[in-house]
Amino acid sequence: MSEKFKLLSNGRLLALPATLAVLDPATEQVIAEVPDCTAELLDTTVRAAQAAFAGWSTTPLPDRAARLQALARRIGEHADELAALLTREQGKPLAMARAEVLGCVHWCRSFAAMALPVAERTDAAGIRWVTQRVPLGVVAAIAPWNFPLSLAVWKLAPALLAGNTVIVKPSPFTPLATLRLGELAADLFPPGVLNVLSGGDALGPMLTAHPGIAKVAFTGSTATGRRVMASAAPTLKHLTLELGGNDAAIVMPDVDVAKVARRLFMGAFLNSGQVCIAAKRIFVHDSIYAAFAAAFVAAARAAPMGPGHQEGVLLGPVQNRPQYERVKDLIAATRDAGHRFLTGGEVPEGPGYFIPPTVVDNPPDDARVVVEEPFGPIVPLLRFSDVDEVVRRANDSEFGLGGSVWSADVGRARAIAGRLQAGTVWINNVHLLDPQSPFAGRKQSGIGAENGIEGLLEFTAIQTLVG
Ligand SMILES: NC(=O)c1ccc[n+]([C@@H]2O[C@H](COP(=O)([O-])OP(=O)(O)OC[C@H]3O[C@@H](n4cnc5c(N)ncnc54)[C@H](O)[C@@H]3O)[C@@H](O)[C@H]2O)c1
Ligand SMILES: O=S(=O)(O)c1ccc(CO)cc1
Repeated sequence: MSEKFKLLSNGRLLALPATLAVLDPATEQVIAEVPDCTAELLDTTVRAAQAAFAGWSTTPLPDRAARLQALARRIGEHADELAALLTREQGKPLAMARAEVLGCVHWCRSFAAMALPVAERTDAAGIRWVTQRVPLGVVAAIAPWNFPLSLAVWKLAPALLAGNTVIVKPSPFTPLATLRLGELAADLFPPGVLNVLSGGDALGPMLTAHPGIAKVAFTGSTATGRRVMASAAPTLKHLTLELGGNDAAIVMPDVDVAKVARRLFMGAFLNSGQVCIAAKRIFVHDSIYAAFAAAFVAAARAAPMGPGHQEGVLLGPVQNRPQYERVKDLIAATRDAGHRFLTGGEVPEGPGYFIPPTVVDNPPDDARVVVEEPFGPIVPLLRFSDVDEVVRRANDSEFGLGGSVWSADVGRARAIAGRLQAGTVWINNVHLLDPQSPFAGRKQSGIGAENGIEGLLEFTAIQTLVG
């Protein structure tokens, strides 16, 4: 019998007659049933969150911060349990699931230490002008399946601190750890302040179209982001969109080749490539291309793949069947186009959505594997010979999420980094994110920012008091 989970609505933990099955991507077996939220329950929950807004938005900020600190403690006390759930539903190795959970603790604590700015001045006529930040109302926090818990916490923590009430909607593929978070948080907030609703494909559109929602904080694909924006338009909802990416990594000729190849292997294949800021186009200088490719392929062949709970595993399965089919199709298209695999390219029979790390040897810039965001364990290595050329090619993408530059000459690397059309560019690093610094996509990678004071302010409106 699979385990049954409850959702959190208006302070109550509810099981519903209609449920959705959740699979373990390593086995394709059903591991749990979760409630399939109805339009009626969504409506009831939105109304409860609107009613709770009056009390929560006027609760002093230090008291709201204290509740967030309590949530951080509660998550930390249940870190092992939450990590085990994440591994079962998402597929990622247990150590990485644990890092995700501990990241949630850190994010809650960091937001709890932030304050909302107030600007005050008196003009020549003696009139006082005060500009303050006020909460918006009910926030819909919509998360994807790659980092289900952290990308929910990135939204709920700043939203709650700013005085909003929140409805979290996890992906139907990975609702378990988030529903458990709801259970753990149920007694920490007044009823209606924090709600967690699971449901099928209909729930997201119902939430973004609901007139009672003041803001949508969304992480997911660019295609869905466009639909979310359209659905928010009739009621002019505030919006943050964190969308897809196709990050370039630029490897200059003066690097320690073996070291950078190992780092970029994880940069590309962490979470089996299902990271929006994964290195997805690795540009390597012509003079070191052969040595880099050999070291990169050696790292790929040495990486243990298997179920996330198995000791020593570095690469888990792809998270769900549609994504597995998309990546397999991209591998087939890459082969059919005549591009060469340096390793991988063969997908074993299931059960489980396992795809060995696949490295493509210098395909042309218009190859699908270069242009599209694979969001799976396949990456192209691309030769370059000139800095202006590589900057142009790196920027030749509809996406603008992240990127990285690798060089022994940090000054030169920073100068190249500044020329990349991306929201975050790492120098001799990759994947480093911090709650104190904004994370924002450019071009088709998103609108607005998460994290940092900029991310916090996205959960507020500006109010100027005059006189
Ligand atoms: N920029 C970032 O911060 C970031 C982080 C992680 C993932 N991503 C992107 O997310 C994608 C993979 O995640 P995914 O497949 O879960 O994305 P997705 O867009 O399919 O789904 C994301 C969430 O939106 C919900 N949803 C789906 N259709 C909706 C609609 N019409 N209205 C409202 N909600 C809807 C889903 O149920 C899920 O909860 C990749 O493109 C990846 O790059 C971006
Ligand atoms: O790159 S993302 O997929 O947005 C992402 C989000 C969170 C974390 C940390 O848990 C890592 C990557």
